Amino acid sequence: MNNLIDGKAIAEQIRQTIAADVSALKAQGTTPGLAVVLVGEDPASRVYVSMKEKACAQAGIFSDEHKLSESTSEAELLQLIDQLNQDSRIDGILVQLPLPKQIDESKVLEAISPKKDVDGFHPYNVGRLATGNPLFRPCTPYGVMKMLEHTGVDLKGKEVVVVGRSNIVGKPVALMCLAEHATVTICHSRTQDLPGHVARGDVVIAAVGQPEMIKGDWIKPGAVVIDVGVNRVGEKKLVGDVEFAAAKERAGAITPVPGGVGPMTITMLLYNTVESAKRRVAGK
Ligand SMILES: Nc1nc2c(c(=O)[nH]1)N[C@@H](CN(C=O)c1ccc(C(=O)N[C@@H](CCC(=O)O)C(=O)O)cc1)CN2
Repeated sequence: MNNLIDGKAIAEQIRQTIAADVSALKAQGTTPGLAVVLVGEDPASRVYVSMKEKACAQAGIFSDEHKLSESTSEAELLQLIDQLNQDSRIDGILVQLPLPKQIDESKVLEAISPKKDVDGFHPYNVGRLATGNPLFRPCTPYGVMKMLEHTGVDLKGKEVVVVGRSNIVGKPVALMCLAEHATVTICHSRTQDLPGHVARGDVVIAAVGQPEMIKGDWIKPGAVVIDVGVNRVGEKKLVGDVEFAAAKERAGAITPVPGGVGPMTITMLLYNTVESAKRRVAGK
């Protein structure tokens, strides 16, 4: 049964539109610019940042890379952000998370101009999303919504069960599903009867960061399963938060890991950067 949702293919389709938008902006004399800031040596973060740089190059977006040492102080990072906020070549600023422990993440995210906050993590953008008037939507949840749209899933009146309540994925994806008129349940580590909640989901969105924690036999037959987890098991293997092989037998449609939500995250970052550049051109 081919019930796989191919994130790579959907991402590629959207990236072609983005590249066309970039060409049109360049023809008007504007090159979209993204500043990518990495602090420290976290191996996964280094991989994600180099993927972002490569994706920018392929789309024709100017990427301004800042790789800072593990011992960078909060004041130094805030000073760089201030400089990037004022740099007219830069439409988007991305600070790769997590940050080293001497740096207060909230202070850093709040220092980014909301107009350049292509990650959508600034409280201003969180508030705009919560009040139904988004400026920038966080990339992973936005990617999840685009995948559902491309798969033809209409969320109106559906039971959506989100497992995970992070600021990066769980909470924003729940708000986005609510905006599409779904009935949304957010589950977390203290939820009682998690299997019972998951079993009610017409759509299950897993974002807990625990390898294969959501068992295949919890899934309602025919449900759509979106697995946001990217968990490294052993040296090379990547698995999601859902027990994939068993869940695939019951799901109507399911995302793989890798090749599911992951490629959409970077695609939506490019998308947000280009939207920001369009606003710059329009003087907004
Ligand atoms: N400032 C941010 N930091 C982090 C974010 C974010 O959106 N903004 N999200 C994650 C990591 N992340 C992007 O930064 C990210 C995670 C996964 C992928 C991806 O394409 N995964 C592939 C597998 C890649 C691999 O081999 O490791 C897949 O799932 O197919 C892209 C981006 C935390 N930090």
